[in-house]
Amino acid sequence: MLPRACLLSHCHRAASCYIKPPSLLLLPSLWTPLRSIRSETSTQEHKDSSTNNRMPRNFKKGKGRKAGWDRRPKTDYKDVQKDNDRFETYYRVQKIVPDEEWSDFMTALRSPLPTTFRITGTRESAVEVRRQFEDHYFSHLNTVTFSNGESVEPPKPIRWYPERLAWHLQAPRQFIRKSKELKKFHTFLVQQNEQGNISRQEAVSMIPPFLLDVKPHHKVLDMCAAPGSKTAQLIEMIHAEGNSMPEGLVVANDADNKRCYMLVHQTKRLQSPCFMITNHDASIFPSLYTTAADGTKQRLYFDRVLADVPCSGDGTLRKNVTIWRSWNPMNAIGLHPLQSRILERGLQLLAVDGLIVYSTCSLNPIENEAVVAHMLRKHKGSVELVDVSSQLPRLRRSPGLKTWTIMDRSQNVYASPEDCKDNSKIHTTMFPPSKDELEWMRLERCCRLLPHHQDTGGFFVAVLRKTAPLSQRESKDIAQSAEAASTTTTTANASAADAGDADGDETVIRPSDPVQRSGQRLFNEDPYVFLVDEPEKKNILDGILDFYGFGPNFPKELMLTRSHGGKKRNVYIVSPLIKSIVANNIDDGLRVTNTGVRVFTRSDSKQEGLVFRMCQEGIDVTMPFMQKRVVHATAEDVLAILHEDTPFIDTLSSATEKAFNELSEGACAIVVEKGSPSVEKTEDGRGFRPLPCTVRMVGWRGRKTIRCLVGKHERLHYKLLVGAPPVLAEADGKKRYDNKGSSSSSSSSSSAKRAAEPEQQQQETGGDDGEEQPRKRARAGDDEGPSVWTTIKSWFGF
Ligand SMILES: C[S@@+](CC[C@H](N)C(=O)[O-])C[C@H]1O[C@@H](n2cnc3c(N)ncnc32)[C@H](O)[C@@H]1O
Repeated sequence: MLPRACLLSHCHRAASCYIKPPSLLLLPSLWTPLRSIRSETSTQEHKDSSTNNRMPRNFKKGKGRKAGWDRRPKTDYKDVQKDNDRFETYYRVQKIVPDEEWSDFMTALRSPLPTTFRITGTRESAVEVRRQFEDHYFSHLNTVTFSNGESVEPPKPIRWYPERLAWHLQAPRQFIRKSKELKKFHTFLVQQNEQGNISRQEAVSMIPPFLLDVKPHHKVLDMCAAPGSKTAQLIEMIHAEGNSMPEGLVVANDADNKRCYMLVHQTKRLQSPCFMITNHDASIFPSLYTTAADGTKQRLYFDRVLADVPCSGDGTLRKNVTIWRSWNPMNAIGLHPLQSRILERGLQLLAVDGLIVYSTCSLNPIENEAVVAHMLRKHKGSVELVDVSSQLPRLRRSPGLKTWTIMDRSQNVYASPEDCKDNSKIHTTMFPPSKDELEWMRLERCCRLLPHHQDTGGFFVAVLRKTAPLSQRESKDIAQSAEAASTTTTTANASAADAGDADGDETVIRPSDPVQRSGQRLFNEDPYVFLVDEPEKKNILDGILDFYGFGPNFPKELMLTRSHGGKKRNVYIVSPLIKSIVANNIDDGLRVTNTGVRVFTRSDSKQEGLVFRMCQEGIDVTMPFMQKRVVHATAEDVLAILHEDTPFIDTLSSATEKAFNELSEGACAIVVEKGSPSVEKTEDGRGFRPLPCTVRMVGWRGRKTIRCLVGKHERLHYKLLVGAPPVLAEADGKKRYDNKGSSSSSSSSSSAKRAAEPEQQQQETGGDDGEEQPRKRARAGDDEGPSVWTTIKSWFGF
């Protein structure tokens, strides 16, 4: 061990270590992630039926302000001295930045992080939302100059992100409050976040899903997924081809039960039947089984695995300024063993030829190259680093380090593995590879993202391919080392690891192992019951199948509820693969926090056949199978229904009116097909732009009216898709939009009256107010028409 005197600087300002002792790090229920956004405190839960889940009672849903856009950092930037001599000494020694770039690097770290966001949703819809934003909003924004001469450029697309679907605003949150124009933009961001059109995400955090190269048939595991920004990208990728039930799946896992509910919230708008949230320690994530076509039980291996592991997070210094105070090299040293075990488990769960992305928001080689090198060494011949230099070509990155220096809190240097005996926290696996090893490891294929290169946070990412099964010997080693870890720490971590897999080449960990059950008291989810397995509930199934005309192709065996017996309130649907996982693993203790999309919910109507109504979140899955109760409408009819809430049927276009008149009362699907005219005029003003994607929404046909059964945020989203540009509320709050996205000053009194009626009454009476005269609307551009349409026209400038 070398004394600290050999180093560049020797300031020893006390730094508070914010890593829990290793024994606690291993116990999921006690682990407070270093990179956590916010941990919920209450263990009380209530049911959120729309997401098939229980949510912690104090969980903040939906609101952009609460969901992160407007959350002020707990510590004000001004209060924190952005200096840490240990940090500078350490990273100068590591040479993560060339000397000539050092001052740029430090300047970037000391400046606040810009605002970045991603336009979310499946590709077709995201591209349309982006077009609307660009045409109607971004293009009108100007550079803002403050009184002190500083200026902020309008938002710009992130140059390396495909299809201009991610954006960058130079102004950090504090700046936004300084200008009226920026406040307005902030309001826009909050509103769009609420509507699910955008998601705030650090630019560098968007990289790992891209490098995973996910295809719709892939089985994907996100090992440490909460709060879920990368999970959302992964789900979008398996649905990229527009299929509502692709062959693949995404399993998003997190060890923290409460953070699993963040995942529920984050992925809510995507509503994928191929998605499951689990709650396990990733380093002992259970081996999963499915049923093969021949009926035999088989082990599930994932095609893609994301190991975005817990880390010391010093790449987030620009955002989490308190790290300036607490940073010290032991943070990384404490995390290296857990990170290695998570990566190793990921490799075990990966199919041969599959890819695993290992990423951290730490700059530290002990958490990065050392973990990767450890796995390459241990599984030589089975794992290789992938060259990703041709992917995301406009993304600037630094190659992985080939050597690094191990240092403790007092800046003593550990020069060789023999020095480990001086400090039990330093492991031999942390040391850089030998010359020979460097030849074949190709550590330069790792990527480090430096803050001053693209005005981002710091980040590390490496892509590994499994080229052959991990050998039997190595699997045993894993089990033994996991067992050793469990005995050297107070937790019984991974003691259940069992190297005796039938295949003989992978470690099997069962969800029912005693270790996995240790946190069970925190896990109390409702059961998953498939309707076809409950003969006494056959009437529910038959009623639904008959009312909506589901043909023989409809996969009724995939429908489930969340209770045994009793009155079922909601019916969900999952993909065949998810069903197979539920069926084969739940009884063995797999902790599924959430899965399935709600497709039907119990209606209050007493009328025969109306007991279960369709739900908007499941319409993309159910509608293609429906042979009854589908109405094809025009975009302007759909806009009127979304806006007016319960328009009279006779105010809609003649064809739509006819279609509704042929329908009995009850829930129905209203569809406008891709390619049909939207409500937005073409540039030459002669026609209407074609709809970029099919829009489907759930309505309720009353006696004389149509009621829109779409949530308030989704309404604004669908309005955008049918061609109505985004409407921005005033930042000063004077002009507010009501639940239906309509200006409170302009919503018609009849609609307000109807909206105030209870659903039951509206369903039974159709919500009609007794008007007898036909109320035909004029086509957009015509001068005559009822008041609602006139209002819509004036809003959108037709
Ligand atoms: C860096 S964050 C993940 C961020 C996430 N991938 C995203 O993009 O939103 C690390 C996460 O790992 C979780 N975590 C910590 N220890 C874990 C373990 N042993 N197994 C699984 N998850 C763990 C934390 O709860 C935290 O949510």
